[in-house]
Amino acid sequence: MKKYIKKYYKLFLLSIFFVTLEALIDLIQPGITSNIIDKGIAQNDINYILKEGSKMFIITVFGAIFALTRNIISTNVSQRFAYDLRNDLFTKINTYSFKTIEKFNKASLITRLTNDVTQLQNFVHGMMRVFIKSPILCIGSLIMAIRLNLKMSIVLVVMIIGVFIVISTNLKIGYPLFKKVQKNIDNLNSKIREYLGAVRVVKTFNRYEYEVDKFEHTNEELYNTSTKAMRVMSVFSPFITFIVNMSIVLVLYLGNIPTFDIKIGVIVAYINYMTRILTSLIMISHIFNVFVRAKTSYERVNEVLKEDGDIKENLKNIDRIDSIEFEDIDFSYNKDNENTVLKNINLKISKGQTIGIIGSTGSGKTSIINLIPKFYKIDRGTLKINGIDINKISDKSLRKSVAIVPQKNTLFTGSIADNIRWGSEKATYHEVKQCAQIAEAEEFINSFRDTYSTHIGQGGVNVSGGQKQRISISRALIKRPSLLILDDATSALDAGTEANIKNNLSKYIKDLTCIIIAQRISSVIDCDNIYVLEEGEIVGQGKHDELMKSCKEYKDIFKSQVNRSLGDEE
Ligand SMILES: Nc1ncnc2c1ncn2[C@@H]1O[C@H](COP(=O)(O)OP(=O)(O)OP(=O)(O)O)[C@@H](O)[C@H]1O
Repeated sequence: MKKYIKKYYKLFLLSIFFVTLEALIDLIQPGITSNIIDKGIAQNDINYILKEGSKMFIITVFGAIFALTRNIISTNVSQRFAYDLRNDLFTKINTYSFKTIEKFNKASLITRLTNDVTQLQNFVHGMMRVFIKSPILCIGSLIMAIRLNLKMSIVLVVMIIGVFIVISTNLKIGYPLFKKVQKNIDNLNSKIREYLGAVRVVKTFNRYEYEVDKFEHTNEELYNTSTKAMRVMSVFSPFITFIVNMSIVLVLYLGNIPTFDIKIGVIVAYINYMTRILTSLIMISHIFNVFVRAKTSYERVNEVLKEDGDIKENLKNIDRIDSIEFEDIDFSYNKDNENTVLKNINLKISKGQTIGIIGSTGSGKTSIINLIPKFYKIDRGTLKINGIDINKISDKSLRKSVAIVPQKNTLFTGSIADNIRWGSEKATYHEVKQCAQIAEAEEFINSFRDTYSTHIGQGGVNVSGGQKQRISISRALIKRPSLLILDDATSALDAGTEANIKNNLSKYIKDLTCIIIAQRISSVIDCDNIYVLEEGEIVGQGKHDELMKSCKEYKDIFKSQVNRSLGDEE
């Protein structure tokens, strides 16, 4: 936050300067009223009334000018502050590892970037308006009232103590409640995100009502906590009004007692000051409400800003990935969790090789390849790229050299050409076409009326699973990576198309190293080396023929797939 203070403190102070002038003008007015009553009206001095009246008018005009100037500055500063903060948070989130994003939860990050920033923006705006004006007005009115009549000040002291107790209780009760409200907003966002992401599944399973119920439940929780918080907070304002009104009654009563010797104009001014104290105290209690929310938001935003990013300085850049070496690697997603996903992994891949990784579902295949672009940190062991410890290589250069076609591929809204070019903005139309040819995508793209300009709906809704996979492969190829990772990326393709793609690949990129993760043995059968994974451990490695002799698990997978295909034929 220091950064923003440094950037905006001059404008902030200027706004405070104008708001102080505004408050001073408010403070002068009851004094003038008192003089008009006691000196002008009481003595029937019309000149005095006109003179003081004009003074009051000029002061009011100046007050309006100060208020307008302050308003322009405060709106400008708070908007710019929120703009900067949102940008900084987004940039920071971009540096996060997957693990950190998972730790925060995506929905919570969205709430922090939107709702929490708005709370802080409201607070900053308020600071430059009422937050400073109210205390000045409150203390100033107090001083002016004491100056008018010292004896009656005892009423003010009692009033201030009472109000202070109410405000501090308000703060104590409100803070945990607003924290809960923010958490419930996170949950609601999370539910919406999940629903929208799985809308097809929900509709296929006819689980619409179940999802609506789930949403209603979360929505109700938010409703309940917000209402409770608002209700609790709203109890305090009438209390403050009550205390101040009782004090005004007391002033009127004391004004009637001869020993206090108070003129009517002074009583009017005194009550005027007390009303100002009342308004400013109500504003102060409102400030505390905003402060309580802003404090929660500040902590949540700060957590995001303080979290260590992934990008480290002074790391080595590499031009390409030639060799990969896993040495005794252990890995788990959650450090507190005993569940080690990868155990003692030793694996070696040389330049230009095609490596297969096969194993049952959940055996850790994706987890292995997630370590290569440094998506997650390794718990134990060393991962070397070109003989250099991966921790000493810059993320950017590493990720530039590798292209991954993930199991769950994502297409963006836009044309097919845009989607392929997403892998390399500067790619020419010819390159886009060439990559589509290699990925065996050109035929189906040409069958569309608009060919490469065909519009893809959000998430690739209007293309089939196999077409989506081939567009994703084209997108990866256009990067011209030195390492290509296909994570179950051809599962929706027939064996012939898959074989053609593999043939085309080696012609397109010289010395391309390729890792193929697959469930089907036919996808990895020709690989230079195949690793067999079982419950996070490598239980066999070698070429297909070697594994058929040496690895029971591989043989079992082979047999089950052969039996299945024979069964299919029958
Ligand atoms: N982001 C994550 N957070 C926590 N655990 C995870 C995460 N991703 C995977 N896991 C766990 O790690 C283990 C290995 O998962 P992984 O995705 O690597 O398996 P896989 O062999 O690729 O499976 P599949 O063939 O089904 O894709 C599983 O037990 C899974 O539950």
